[in-house]
Amino acid sequence: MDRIWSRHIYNSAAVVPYLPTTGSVADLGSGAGLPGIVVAAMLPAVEVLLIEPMERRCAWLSEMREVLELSNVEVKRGRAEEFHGAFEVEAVTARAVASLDKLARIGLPLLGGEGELVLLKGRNVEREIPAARKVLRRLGAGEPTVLRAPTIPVVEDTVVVRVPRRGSV
Ligand SMILES: C[S@@+](CC[C@H](N)C(=O)[O-])C[C@H]1O[C@@H](n2cnc3c(N)ncnc32)[C@H](O)[C@@H]1O
Repeated sequence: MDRIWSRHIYNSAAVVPYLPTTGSVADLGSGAGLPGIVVAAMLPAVEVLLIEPMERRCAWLSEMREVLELSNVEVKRGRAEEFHGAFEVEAVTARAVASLDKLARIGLPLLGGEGELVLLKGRNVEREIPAARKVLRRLGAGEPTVLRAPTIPVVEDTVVVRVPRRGSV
């Protein structure tokens, strides 16, 4: 149980300070609900769209929505790219889903103009930046910022990468 809290739940909570407190957020590849369910519980005024292609995982996410009484959660079954053009959100989160260049390709088109990707990544994310930069330039996005994000004092920091939808001209 301790590891579930420190490795997964507190780790997921590290994105919350970088998210809007109203509007909507899409969590790509939510899986068991990380970080999406944690975000929804911590930001009750934000509509959280959990995007997940696998049926069994979507059933779990819908069950968690009911059990935890998270009326601000909507489960969307499908791959992120299937929702391009269907809606726009203020921020996109993802954890353990894909490399930075792929996350940029599938996540940026879901953002409105001032939105940003707020990604939980591993310590080696700097290595993914050169490949991602080409995609970011092509899509008109801004420079990625890599942050060491604290969670709570006894739990190790984690890495959050922020990418603004629009680059400066
Ligand atoms: C390794 S799991 C991580 C789950 C969760 N985010 C976590 O941190 O525990 C990756 C998830 O991404 C989903 N996935 C893979 N490609 C995707 C895509 N193109 N769009 C949305 N979800 C995707 C998979 O179905 C899987 O549930």
